[in-house]
Amino acid sequence: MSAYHPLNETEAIEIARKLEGVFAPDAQLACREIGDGNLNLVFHITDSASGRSIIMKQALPYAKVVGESWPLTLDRARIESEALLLEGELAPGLVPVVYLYDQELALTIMEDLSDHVIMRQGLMNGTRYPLFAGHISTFLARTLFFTSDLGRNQQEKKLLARSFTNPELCKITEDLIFDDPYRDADTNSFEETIRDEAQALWNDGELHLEVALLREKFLTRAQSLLHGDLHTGSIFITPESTKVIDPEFAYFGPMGFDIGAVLANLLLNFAGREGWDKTDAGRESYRAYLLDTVKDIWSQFEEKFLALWNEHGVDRLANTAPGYRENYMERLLQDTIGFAGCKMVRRVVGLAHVADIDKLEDASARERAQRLALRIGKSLIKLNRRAVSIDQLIDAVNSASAAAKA
Ligand SMILES: Nc1ncnc2c1ncn2[C@@H]1O[C@H](COP(=O)(O)OP(=O)(O)O)[C@@H](O)[C@H]1O
Ligand SMILES: CSC[C@H]1O[C@H](OP(=O)(O)O)[C@H](O)[C@@H]1O
Repeated sequence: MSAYHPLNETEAIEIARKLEGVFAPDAQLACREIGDGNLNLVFHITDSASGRSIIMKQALPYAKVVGESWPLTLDRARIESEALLLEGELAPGLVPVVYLYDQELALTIMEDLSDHVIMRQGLMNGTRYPLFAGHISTFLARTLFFTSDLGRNQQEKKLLARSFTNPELCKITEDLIFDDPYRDADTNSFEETIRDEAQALWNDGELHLEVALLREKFLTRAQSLLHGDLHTGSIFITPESTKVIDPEFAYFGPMGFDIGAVLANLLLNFAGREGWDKTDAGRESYRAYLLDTVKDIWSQFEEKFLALWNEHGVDRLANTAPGYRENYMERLLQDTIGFAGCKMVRRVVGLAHVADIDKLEDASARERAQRLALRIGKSLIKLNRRAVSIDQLIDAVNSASAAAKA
C-alpha cells in the first residue's frame, strides 16, 4: 500500500500491524474512525489484550466539513507532524508523541490521548482545570519565544519559516475569520433570529477598520511559529495534564493570534453558560472561574515570556533598548485582545461554529449566547489598540455581559 488514497479501517489496521515494537504480530486489533473535526480522518486503533493503542490521522485532499468542492493540500499533514515535533522539543510533555509520519499517505501516527477529554467538552460539562493556565502559558511562552527573532538565530528562523509556508490553510483563516463575517458571504452560517446582528457586522465601519488592521498583521507579521488554530477543540485535558493537538494551520504569524485563540474559546464558553448551568449561582461561579483563567493565562504568559527573554534573548538591541520590552508586551496584549475578538465573531456568524453555543438545545438560551458572544467579540476588537492591561479585557467582558442582561 503506497499511493495516496483515503484509508479505511481495515487498511489502517494493516499499517498499524507493521509498526515496529507497538503491537504483537498476532494481536487482535480493533479500529474506529473517530474524526469529529472539520478536516481530517482520525483512526483509533486498539489492542485490548495488551491495552496498547495509537492514533492515525490522515489528511483528506479536501475540507471534510464542506466536501470535495473545497480542495485542500495534503501538505498540511507534513506541517502538522513537523509542528508537533518542534512543539514537543520546545514544550516537552504538552503535545502528543509523534511515532511516524508517512508523506505519501499524508498520515501521522501518534500517541493516543483517549484518557484525556477534549477541553471544549470538559468546559461544557462544567469541569475546572486548575493547572490549565500554567500549562498553556508555558506552551505559548516557549513555542512563541523560541521561534521568534527574540529567541532564535534570525537566519535560522527565516529558514524555518520557509518549511512552514502554509498558504492554503492561511487562506481559510484569512477568509473565514478576517473577511467573510464582515460581508454577506456565501460561507457565512447563522440563525435567522440573529440576522440583525450579522447585518450590524456588515455595516460597522469602525469595526471594519480594526479587523482590517488585524488582518494585515495576520497576512504580514512573521513574528513566531504559531499553532494557528489553538481553540479548545485542539486541546486534550485532564485536571492534571494538558496536551495541544492539531497544529495543521501552523505558520509564521503574529503571536497574539495563538494567545487570543485560547482566550476567545474560554469566552465562547462564557457566553454558552447561558444554557449549561442549572442555577444562576452555578453560572456566575463558572463564569468567574473562566475569567480568572483568562487573566491567569495572560499574566503567567507575560511572566514566563519575559523570563525567557531575560535568559535567552538573542537580539542585542531588543535586549537593551530602554522601554522596548514594555512596548513589545503592550503591543502583544493588544494583538491578543483584537484576535480574540475576531475569533469569537467568526464562531457565531461564519463557517464552523462551536459546540459550546450550537449544542444549546433551548433556542432562546442559544440566541442569548450568540448575541453575548458577538457583543464581547466586537467590544474586544474595538478595544484592542487602546488596551494597556488585561483588566480591560475582563472589564469589557463584564460590561458586555451586564449590557446583555439589561
Ligand atoms: N492524539 C489523539 N488521541 C486521541 N484522540 C485524538 C487524537 N488526535 C485526535 N483525536 C480525536 O480526533 C478528533 C479530531 O482530531 P483533530 O486533530 O482535531 O482533527 P481535525 O484536524 O479534523 O480537526 C479529536 O476531537 C479527538 O476526538
Ligand atoms: C473549512 S475549515 C473550518 C475550520 O476548521 C478548522 O478547525 P478544526 O480543524 O480544528 O476542526 C479551523 O478552525 C477552520 O477555521
